[in-house]
Amino acid sequence: MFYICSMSGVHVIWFKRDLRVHDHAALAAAVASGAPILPLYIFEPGYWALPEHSRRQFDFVRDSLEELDAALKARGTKLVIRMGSAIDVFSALHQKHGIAAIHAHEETGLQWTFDRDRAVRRWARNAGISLREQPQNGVQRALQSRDGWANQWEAFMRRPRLVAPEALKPSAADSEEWPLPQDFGLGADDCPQRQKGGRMAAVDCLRSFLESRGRTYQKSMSSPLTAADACSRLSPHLAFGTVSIREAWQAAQKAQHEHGRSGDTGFAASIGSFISRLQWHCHFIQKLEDQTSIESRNLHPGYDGLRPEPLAGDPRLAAWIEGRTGFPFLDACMRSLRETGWLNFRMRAMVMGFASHHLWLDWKQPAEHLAALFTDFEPGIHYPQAQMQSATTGMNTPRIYNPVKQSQDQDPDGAFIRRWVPELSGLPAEWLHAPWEAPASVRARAGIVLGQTYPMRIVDHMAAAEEARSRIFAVRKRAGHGAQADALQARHGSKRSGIPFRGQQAARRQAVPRAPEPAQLSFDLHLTPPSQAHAS
Ligand SMILES: Cc1cc2nc3c(=O)[nH]c(=O)nc-3n(C[C@H](O)[C@H](O)[C@H](O)COP(=O)(O)OP(=O)(O)OC[C@H]3O[C@@H](n4cnc5c(N)ncnc54)[C@H](O)[C@@H]3O)c2cc1C
Repeated sequence: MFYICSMSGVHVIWFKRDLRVHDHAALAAAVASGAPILPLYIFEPGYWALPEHSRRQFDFVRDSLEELDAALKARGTKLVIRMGSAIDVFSALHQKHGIAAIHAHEETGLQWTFDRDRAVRRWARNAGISLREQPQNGVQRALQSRDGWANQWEAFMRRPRLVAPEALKPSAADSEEWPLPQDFGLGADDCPQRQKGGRMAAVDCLRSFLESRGRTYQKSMSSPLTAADACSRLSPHLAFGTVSIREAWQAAQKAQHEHGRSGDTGFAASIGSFISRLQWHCHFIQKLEDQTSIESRNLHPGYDGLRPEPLAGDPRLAAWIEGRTGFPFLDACMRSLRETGWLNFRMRAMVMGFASHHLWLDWKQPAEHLAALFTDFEPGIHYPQAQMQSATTGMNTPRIYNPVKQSQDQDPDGAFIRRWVPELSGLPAEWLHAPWEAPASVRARAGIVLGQTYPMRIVDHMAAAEEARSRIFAVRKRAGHGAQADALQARHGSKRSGIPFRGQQAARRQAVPRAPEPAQLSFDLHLTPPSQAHAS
C-alpha cells in the first residue's frame, strides 16, 4: 500500500457519540502515542436513513461538531469531516495518510451501529491497523454477570476525569465540506424550541441545574408544566457526549455535598434523585449492550404476536403522532414534543403506553416515531423503556397510565393543554381533561364541535385499558412465563446489579450527602465561564 505520510502513520480519533475534548479516553490515548492525530467525524448516509434518526438530532450534532472543531482548532488541529460509509472513509484515509491506529469509544447503539463497528473491526484487523475501543461510561462490554454491577459503575464514576489535552499534533488531512441535512434527505423539522447542542450549552445546563433549577426537581419532575425547567435537560448532551456522564456525576456529588452542608437538605435530596438517574442511564443502556435484539423483538417471548403491527397509514397511529387522539393532555404532550424535541419521563411513559395499551399497537413503530421526535434519542434507554412501558419485558409490573387522570393530576388548571391545544382554550378547566363529558351547551359556548374543531376521543380509554390489562395478565399466567421472567431478571434486572432503591427511596437515601473525595472537590465545572467552555 502507498502512503504519503511516513509508515509510522497517523492516529485517528473516531468521534461518534462523544463530541467533546474533556474526559475523552480515546483522545487521551491518541495523544499519548505522540503521533500526529486525525480527529474524524463521519456523516454516514446509512445511519441518518434509519427511522429513529431525524433532522433535530442532526442539527444538535452539527452544533456540537462546530464547537468541537473550535476546541480542536484552539489546540492546533481541526475536525476532519467525511461523508460516506465508515469502511470507505477509513480505506481512503488509510491510502492517503497511513493510519497506524484508530481510537474510539465503545458505542451501544442500534443493530446498525453494532454491525458497522463489527465491520470496521474486521477491516482494521485485515489492514493491520490497531483499533482501540474504550468504555465511555459505566456500561461494560461482554459483561458476564450483573452481580456487583452498581459497585463497578460507581468505581468508574469516581475515577479522576481526563483533562482535555492542551495541544494536539496535527496530521496533514483536510476536512471535506460539511454536509447539509438535505444531503441525507432530512427535510425541514418543525422543532423551533430544540435544545442547542455543543459543550457550552451542556455546561450551562449542568451548572444551572445544580446551582438553582434543580432545587424542586423531585416534586416538579412529573408535570410537563414544571419539569421542563426543573429537570436537568442534560439528556441530549449525555446522548451525544458533549459532557461525560462522569463529569455530570462528579459535579452532582459536589453540589449535593455543598447543598447538604449549607442546610438545604431539600436541594441535596433532589440532587440525590438526579444521581440515581445517572445510574439508571447506564443500567438501561447495559440491557441493550447485552442483548441487541431488545431494539426489535419482545424481551419476553411470551408476548410475541400479542399485538398487531400497525398497517402503513393506520389512522390511529397517525392521530397519536400528530396529537389528534381526542385526549387533550396526551395531544398536548405529542404536540409539545414535536416543537421542543423533549418530554419529561412520566409523559414519555404515558404516550408510549397509550399507543401500546389503549390503541393496542405493537410497540416497535410507535417507538421509532418517538425516537425521531426526541433530540436526545439514546437507543439503550429508549428501547428498553419502550418495552417496559408496553409490558413486554415480563419482569416489570405492568403500569397503564390513565390519560385523563394524568391530566387532572399533572395539569389541574389546564395551562399545558391550553398552550398546546389552543382550539380547546375556551373550555373551563373542569371540562378540559375530558371534553366529551362536557355538557353540549358548555362546548357550544367554547366554540367546540367534537369531530370538527377537535377530534372525538379515538378510544374509550377505560374499556381499552381494562381489555389490555386482561390480555397482558393472561400471558403472565401462562405456564413458563415466570421462569422466563426470572431468567430475564437475573440477566438484566436491577436487583442483581445492586441497585436496591428506586425513586423517592433512593433519593431519600442519597440525600445524606457523603463528603466527595479530593478529586471531586477540585472539580470546578461551575467556575468555567461559558465563553471559555466554548473555546476549550
Ligand atoms: C418510552 C420512553 C423513552 C425514553 N427514551 C429516552 C431516550 O431516547 N433518551 C434518553 O436520554 N432518555 C429517554 N427516556 C428516559 C427519560 O424520560 C429521559 O432521560 C429524561 O426525560 C430526559 O430529561 P432530563 O435529561 O432532564 O432528565 P433528568 O431527570 O434530569 O435525568 C438526568 C439523566 O438521567 C437519565 N435518566 C433519567 N431518567 C431515566 C430513566 N427513567 N431511565 C434511564 N435513564 C434516565 C438520562 O440520561 C437523563 O438525562 C425515555 C423514557 C421513556 C418512558
